[in-house]
Amino acid sequence: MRVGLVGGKLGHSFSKPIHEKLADYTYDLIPLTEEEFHEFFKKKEFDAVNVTIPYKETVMQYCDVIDEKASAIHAVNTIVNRDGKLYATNTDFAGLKQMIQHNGVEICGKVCCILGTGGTSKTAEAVLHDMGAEKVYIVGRNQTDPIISYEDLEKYQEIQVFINATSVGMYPKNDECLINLKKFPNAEAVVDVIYNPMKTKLCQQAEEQGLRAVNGLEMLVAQAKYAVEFFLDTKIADREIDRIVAEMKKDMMNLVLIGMPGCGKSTIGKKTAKEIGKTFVDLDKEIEKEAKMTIPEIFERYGERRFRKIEQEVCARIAKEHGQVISCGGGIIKNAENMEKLRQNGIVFHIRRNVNALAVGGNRPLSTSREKLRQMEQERMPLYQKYSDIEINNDTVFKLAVQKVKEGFDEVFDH
Ligand SMILES: Nc1ncnc2c1ncn2[C@@H]1O[C@H](COP(=O)(O)OP(=O)(O)O)[C@@H](O)[C@H]1O
Ligand SMILES: O=C(O)C1=C[C@@H](OP(=O)(O)O)[C@@H](O)[C@H](O)C1
Ligand SMILES: [Mg+2]
Repeated sequence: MRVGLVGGKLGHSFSKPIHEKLADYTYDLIPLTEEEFHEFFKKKEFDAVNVTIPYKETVMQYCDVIDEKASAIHAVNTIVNRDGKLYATNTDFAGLKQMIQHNGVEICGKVCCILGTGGTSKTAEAVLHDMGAEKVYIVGRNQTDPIISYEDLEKYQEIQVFINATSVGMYPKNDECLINLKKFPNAEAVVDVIYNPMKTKLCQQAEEQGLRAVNGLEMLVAQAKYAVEFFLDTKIADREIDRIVAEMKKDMMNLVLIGMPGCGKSTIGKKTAKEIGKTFVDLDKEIEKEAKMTIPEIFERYGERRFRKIEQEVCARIAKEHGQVISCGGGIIKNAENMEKLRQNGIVFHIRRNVNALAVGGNRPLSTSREKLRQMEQERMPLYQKYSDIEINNDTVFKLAVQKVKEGFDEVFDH
């Protein structure tokens, strides 16, 4: 069976692992130029395909039968080839609706706002109306009635639910965000269709303010489940969506280790990565590679400020990637931005070891005496606590600490 995804740039698509967890076929990523795209649909040498940006509308001319769901939003994302005849539907609508409902975001009677005017925006508009929204505002860069502009948006204080249907905040520009939620006193929930990073800046903002925040991975998995049902003319239980979302998150999520210098982060990180099959990254080692000198040399020649700057750059680059165990340097928490970035794709573990057991001197320019370490612990402890999800004691043997890190990580996803 020849199945896959047709689109423009597909480099970072998660669809292959998702489909292969849902069904028995091999799912190919098929990036096509416009010319190749037309060739592909004239030849029809496939059994079933999904279609993504920028071809969801263009592909309609090749479809023989387009169902109501796809006609209503004028976009097709799922096609089956039966004896040379192409049958088309759209599963984005069902995927988004499923994600909103399953995460308890109230739409009925609410004033909603969609950021963006492209294909996903149209899908979101249809879903919100279907779910009984009181009012749906749409925001775009080019203001043409009824689209409102980003400049005017803050006048609409009554907005309760925001849906981001743009790609702003998506990998690799993880720190972009279109709105300041503080300006909307009635905001209750944010739904972001982006799934990479696992937590967008917009969702981080929402969480900080105690609002409900939902990122797009569940929509991606749900629309894939509905696509497989259409491809294979079968029914798959909804609980499969939860299972696959949890599996994907567990595969993609980073484990981030923070704590005092010498508390065991590098050793525990390396051992944990090996045991759970993730890539190990020691930020201090990355900094040394970047600077082409050792950490004591950086401090000696350029001082701590320069070190922190390189640390910040390296941290921003590594924090965007997935499936890693990242051991940080003890001072990573001195910069709030570092932690915000690491938290977009990571669960943060605070490794604790008695200050009297921490190494003094050696390759740690700031660990000059026991007294210095005690003072540093006093200053930093509130930050280690603020930025961590799970605390791990490392006062006995490494083996136990590694075990606790693994258990803590499992628990996040097994509930
Ligand atoms: N549980 C432990 N048992 C024995 N030695 C430990 C333990 N935890 C840390 N150490 C020692 O402390 C030092 C620092 O460990 P390291 O993994 O480099 O910490 P960090 O990366 O947090 O600075 C090493 O010499 C290591 O052997
Ligand atoms: O605590 C700190 O400020 C530092 C800790 C070190 O890493 P470890 O925590 O791995 O020793 C290293 O990044 C640098 O010497 C600064
Ligand atoms: Mg270390």
